[in-house]
Amino acid sequence: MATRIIHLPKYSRLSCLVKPLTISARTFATATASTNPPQFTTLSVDDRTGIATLTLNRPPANALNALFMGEIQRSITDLEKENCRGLILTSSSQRIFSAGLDLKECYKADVASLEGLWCALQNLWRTLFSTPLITVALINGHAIAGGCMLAVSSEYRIMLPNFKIGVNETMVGLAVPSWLMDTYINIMPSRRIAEWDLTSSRIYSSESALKAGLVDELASSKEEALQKSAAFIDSFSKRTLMARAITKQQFRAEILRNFEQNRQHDLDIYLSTMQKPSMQEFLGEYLQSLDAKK
Ligand SMILES: CC/C=C\C/C=C\CCCC/C=C/C(=O)SCCNC(=O)CCNC(=O)[C@H](O)C(C)(C)COP(=O)(O)OP(=O)(O)OC[C@H]1O[C@@H](n2cnc3c(N)ncnc32)[C@H](O)[C@@H]1OP(=O)(O)O
Repeated sequence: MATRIIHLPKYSRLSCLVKPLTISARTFATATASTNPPQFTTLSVDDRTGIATLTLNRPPANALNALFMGEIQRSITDLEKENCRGLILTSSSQRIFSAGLDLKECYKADVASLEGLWCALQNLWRTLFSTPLITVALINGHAIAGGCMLAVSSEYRIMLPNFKIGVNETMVGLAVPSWLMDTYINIMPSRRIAEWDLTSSRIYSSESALKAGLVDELASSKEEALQKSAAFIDSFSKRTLMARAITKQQFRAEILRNFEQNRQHDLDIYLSTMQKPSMQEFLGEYLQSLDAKK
């Protein structure tokens, strides 16, 4: 798929003006550092409004592998440099926004591949969570685990009806990483409900997610959701963009600092968990259960 970036001289470059957060000295490995053209995403920018739409397109489930996550991350950093104002993240599928990490790539994988996958997930989360762009997740399908992570890292969530959303890690005997926990708490109206959800692997329907405050609005069609997404981005005037971006950054700075301090530990936990024979056995059974639905 071709990427189309249109230059938007009307808007000031937020990335130049917002002071970058300190990044730890160590460069974390990623298998995604590539200049290849995008394979799994399409990016369009409306030069009239300054709004970009990044569409996830890795059938069948938009499962997140290292290459795909690298593409999403690079698109966001490119948009920051291209004088863009807001970003809508959505899916080309009519059923699945994202099913989270590509579990097929976690199964019987070597350590280097597991490390590449996890570092790509960390890098993508960090970029999306900290971007000065105004971010909206247009959730037009199921958003599970890493898929929900993309939604809660954005600033605003608009969901279509009759889908599922949530973080299901503890169900499979895994702890939710602290950065994902903090991101979830950051958007939920109550810390108590957030704790309850994440400890019990609660998966919401679109309708119950709206009631709980996990999503902000429902829309009956993708077209309506696009209109609502643009309205959210437009609700911030051009004049206030810089102050807005700095305020957003201040709100998120502590979570980002904690992440940087724990980044290696977080990776170590993932690697040791995924290499346990019991975890691999479970993953094999879990993947079979997905196939058995057919
Ligand atoms: C198990 C957890 C392992 C490690 C986590 C480690 C640490 C926690 C850190 C937290 C960070 C994030 C972690 C993750 O994201 S783990 C991923 C967890 N995701 C899931 O459990 C979702 C599983 N999928 C589903 O529940 C359903 O597929 C879904 C999304 C509700 C859609 O349902 P449906 O419309 O009926 O579609 P199918 O189930 O038929 O799926 C279509 C197609 O997609 C394949 N698929 C689905 N999910 C994944 C996946 N996560 N990875 C790879 N492939 C996936 C499925 O097998 C089908 O493929 P096919 O070729 O058979 O068509």
